[in-house]
Amino acid sequence: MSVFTPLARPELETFLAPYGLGRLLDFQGIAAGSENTNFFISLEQGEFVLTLVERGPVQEMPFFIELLDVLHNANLPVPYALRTTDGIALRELAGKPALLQPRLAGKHIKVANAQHCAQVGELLAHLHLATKDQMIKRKTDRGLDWMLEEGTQLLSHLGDDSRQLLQRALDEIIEQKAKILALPRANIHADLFRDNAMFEGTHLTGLIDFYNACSGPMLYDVAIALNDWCSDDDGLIDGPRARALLGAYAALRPFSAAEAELWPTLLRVACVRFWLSRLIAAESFAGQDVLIHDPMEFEQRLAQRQQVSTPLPFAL
Ligand SMILES: Nc1ncnc2c1ncn2[C@@H]1O[C@H](COP(=O)(O)OP(=O)(O)OP(=O)(O)O)[C@@H](O)[C@H]1O
Ligand SMILES: N[C@@H](CCO)C(=O)O
Repeated sequence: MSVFTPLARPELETFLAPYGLGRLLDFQGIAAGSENTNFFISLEQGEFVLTLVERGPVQEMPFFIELLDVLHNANLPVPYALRTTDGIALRELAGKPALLQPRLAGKHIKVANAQHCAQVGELLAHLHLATKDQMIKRKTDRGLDWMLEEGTQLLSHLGDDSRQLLQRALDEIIEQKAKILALPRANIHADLFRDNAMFEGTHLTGLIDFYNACSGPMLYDVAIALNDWCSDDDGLIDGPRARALLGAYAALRPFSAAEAELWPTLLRVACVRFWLSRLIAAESFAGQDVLIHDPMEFEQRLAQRQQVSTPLPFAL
């Protein structure tokens, strides 16, 4: 399980006291998740999630706190950093940046249908609309330059077919980089997979895990979400689910001509991003009790996205 930093009750009690939310009733490490340490925390005044941030620079934490405040104030269903009675949001526990957030209702779904996908498209559009005119700048640490650098290093670890597939994708990134960076931008979640959304029945109750959020092309966020929510077991795009997600998104934020043109490229770039991060995680956590997602899943999706038959809905 992915509790990188175990905690004992006394240190938790000391940490939680300044929030003024009552006594600690119970706490439990969360096995799901592959990047940060999370605990469910029961206090007298409610249910919370404590996150110890294990990855990325500490100086980036104010960005996440500010972004979640903006989204929460725009009435979007997201967690946000609770303040201590002295007004402090970002704290430290066991040497790691630590945040206490409300626990959102709902569960992750494993099998998505068109109704789920439409709600994801709608919420993603709301997230972009809430930030595009007042974007908070943050350069992702897993952007195009990262893909080119890490991808080039990993080429020699791959078999012939995989290496050719990756090389072709890296060449495309070099060719299209300027155009991709010129696409319309906002704050993007950048990791909107099924395990970062909560549902009660078919109702979307929240988005979590904004630790990959950044400023970037909105279309890239759509491509990341679609690759997870709308892929079948063979990695092919499922037409009805994809049209539901894209249609609901475009009803709120219509796509531009430049976005329609770059859509197949962005779907491939979004595959490269997660193929590489999963390959790196599989190598660095091999043999450890850490959740590792299968890199092959994104290699297969990248192979399937060489031809894209689900165009972006775009009215001339
Ligand atoms: N605010 C919240 N409300 C309810 N559950 C939460 C909340 N935050 C986290 N969780 C639970 O903790 C799990 C792990 O959280 P999260 O996805 O943030 O971890 P992570 O290590 O960053 O994961 P990932 O592998 O997606 O990067 C989630 O799948 C969810 O079940
Ligand atoms: N959602 C990512 C893990 C966290 O970034 C993946 O499935 O590889």
